[in-house]
Amino acid sequence: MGERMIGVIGGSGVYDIEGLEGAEWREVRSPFGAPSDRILTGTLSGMKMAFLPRHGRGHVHSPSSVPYRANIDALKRLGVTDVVSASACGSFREEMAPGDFVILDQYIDRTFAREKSFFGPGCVAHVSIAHPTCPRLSAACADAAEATGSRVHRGGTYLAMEGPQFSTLAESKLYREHWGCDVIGMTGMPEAKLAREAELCYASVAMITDYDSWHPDHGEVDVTAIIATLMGNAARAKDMLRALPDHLERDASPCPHGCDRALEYAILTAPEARDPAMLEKLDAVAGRVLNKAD
Ligand SMILES: CSC[C@H]1O[C@H](OP(=O)(O)O)[C@H](O)[C@@H]1O
Ligand SMILES: Nc1ncnc2[nH]cnc12
Repeated sequence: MGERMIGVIGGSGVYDIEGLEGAEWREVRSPFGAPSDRILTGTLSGMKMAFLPRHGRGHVHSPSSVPYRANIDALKRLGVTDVVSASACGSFREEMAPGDFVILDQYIDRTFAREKSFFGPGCVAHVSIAHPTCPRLSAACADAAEATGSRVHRGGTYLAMEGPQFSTLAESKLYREHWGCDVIGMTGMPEAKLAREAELCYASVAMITDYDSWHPDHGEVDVTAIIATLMGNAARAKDMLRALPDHLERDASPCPHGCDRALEYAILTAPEARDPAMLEKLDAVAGRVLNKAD
């Protein structure tokens, strides 16, 4: 059994984590392109961590230009077993207020201008994402966030929009009243899909900054107000990360939900029909299954 290593993808407002022992910003190369930034590795509260700011330090990537595949591939290459994603989001529910954390368990993916799979011509695979997040890792995040003073909602549906503009009022009402969504953001997909393809446990901590545009008492989404809330959320996200190792086993035992075996029966392309160049790119993401004797 290997050692657990937590990969943290920090969203808007979360560009580093303090207190890592042996901290080092490392350049990790990926066949899927350059990741958003270097990756900060070290040990936090006794557990190995690898932190990657999703938009890069200085916030250089828009939600559409984030290199989602390179980011997940690079974390996998470093030996990450579990990915915790932190994201700012708007709320569709009165009771899910700015400052609250929602531990997501469902998504509706409305993004359209992003690469969504590691697989394709020459190596076709279909993984299940009926349950896109890992219940074990999600529960640990919820417990750690509560233990460090955040108000937590366990479960919620995230509408992933392309952005970068916020929603129209009609869209906001559609997602809230008819599609049953709880929160909205611009980066949760395809990140969650790619983590599943890479056989990584994935949990998403959606940190509410605003009520999107549906709320009659709050009006339009205002980025200045968002940033003010974001700062407090980011500080509590870092508190949660410091507490997280207390809620997880050090050893990376097999995931009871099968996240670490998602590719077991997913690859459809016959071994003799697989494209060698494609297989080379998939060495980290799918090496476990591709290197098995057939
Ligand atoms: C700062 S408001 C819009 C921006 O914030 C969120 O980013 P992230 O999910 O990386 O925290 C949202 O998805 C938008 O990209
Ligand atoms: N209302 C909102 N819509 C989309 N992304 C967001 N990120 C933070 N607030 C958001």
